[in-house]
Amino acid sequence: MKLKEIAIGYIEIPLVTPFKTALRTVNSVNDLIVKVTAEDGTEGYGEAPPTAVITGDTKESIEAAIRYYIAPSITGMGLDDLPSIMAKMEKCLAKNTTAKAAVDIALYDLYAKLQKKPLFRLLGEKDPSAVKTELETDITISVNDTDEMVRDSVKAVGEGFRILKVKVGKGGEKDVERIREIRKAVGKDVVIRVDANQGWTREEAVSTITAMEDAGLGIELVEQPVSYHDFKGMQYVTAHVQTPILADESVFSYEDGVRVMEEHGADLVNIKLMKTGGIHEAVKICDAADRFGIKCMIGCMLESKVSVSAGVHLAAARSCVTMADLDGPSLCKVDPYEGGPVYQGPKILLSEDYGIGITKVPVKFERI
Ligand SMILES: C[C@H](N)C(=O)N[C@H](CCC(=O)O)C(=O)O
Ligand SMILES: [Mg+2]
Repeated sequence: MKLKEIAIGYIEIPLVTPFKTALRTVNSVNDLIVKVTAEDGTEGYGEAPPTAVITGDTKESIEAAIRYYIAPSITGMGLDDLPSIMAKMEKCLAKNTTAKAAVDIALYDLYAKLQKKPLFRLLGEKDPSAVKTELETDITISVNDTDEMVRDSVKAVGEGFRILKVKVGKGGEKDVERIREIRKAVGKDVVIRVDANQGWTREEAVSTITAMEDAGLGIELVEQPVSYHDFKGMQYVTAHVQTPILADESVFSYEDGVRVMEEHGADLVNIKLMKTGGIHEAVKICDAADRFGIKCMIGCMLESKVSVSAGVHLAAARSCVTMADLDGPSLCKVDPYEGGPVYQGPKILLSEDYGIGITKVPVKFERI
């Protein structure tokens, strides 16, 4: 069975509240959607969020990468040999991980549908006993004034969330105050993970995290304390604090992941499909994590349910994935799609529907 055609379209979904990190503020999801179609008419879907400040990928660059490089390279290839398609896509242009991820996800969705299997069963075939059918996601608390962050945290806990991913990286001392007040308001049983999105220097990171430790704030982990290219800084922070450090922006590829694991650039790794260029490379990082005995998070950018569903399937399939930051759909005001994993507050329930499970995507597609 051959890949007959690739089509693209756009979706815009407003957010419940503005999403604010040390790197950016966004009010809506504005993503490109990819549809791939097999010769027999079976379709697969993928999604590409333009997260220029992290991946370097813009709406324009994603569309150009798919239209002028990826689609002409892979259309017409045999769908029974996914690794060959992925190798061709990898070779047709460097970087552009978001465009590659959207096409990779759509192809895995299509492939699993043709195999008549849910994607998580397919990805979990090496160790079916480790496969999960339910996950728990955290929810992001945007970085704002302390009072607003406390209100957002209390609201999230009231909605049933038990794990908060609190955005910081906007002034070390202020960040300690933010976490202190949130901890006071939500009590000791709520898990608090902190994401600095590269907002600290290495010295600031160590003094800020140490102050949180000394104040007994019970932080589960700190994500990406320093700049993505400051590998020595990541090693320094990891070596000088007790709290586990999670590498996010420092790990895009398999090679990045192995370097962090081998050279102790962090204790944990956040795998995101938009950084790896899709599932095929993410699986390799999971294999490395199994070898090194490192635990991973599957995270997402600010994305909606198409691509986040692919992250859910991967998280469900692999035992090294013990943490899910897959809250994109929870941050959106509406769910415009039909099908896919079911979100019930923090719970994500997988079904036996084929592929990633998305059945309806309300987008006007243009065949390219
Ligand atoms: C949405 C998710 N919870 C998240 O916080 N992801 C960010 C990057 C998101 C973005 O800027 O689109 C992260 O983990 O750094
Ligand atoms: Mg992060």
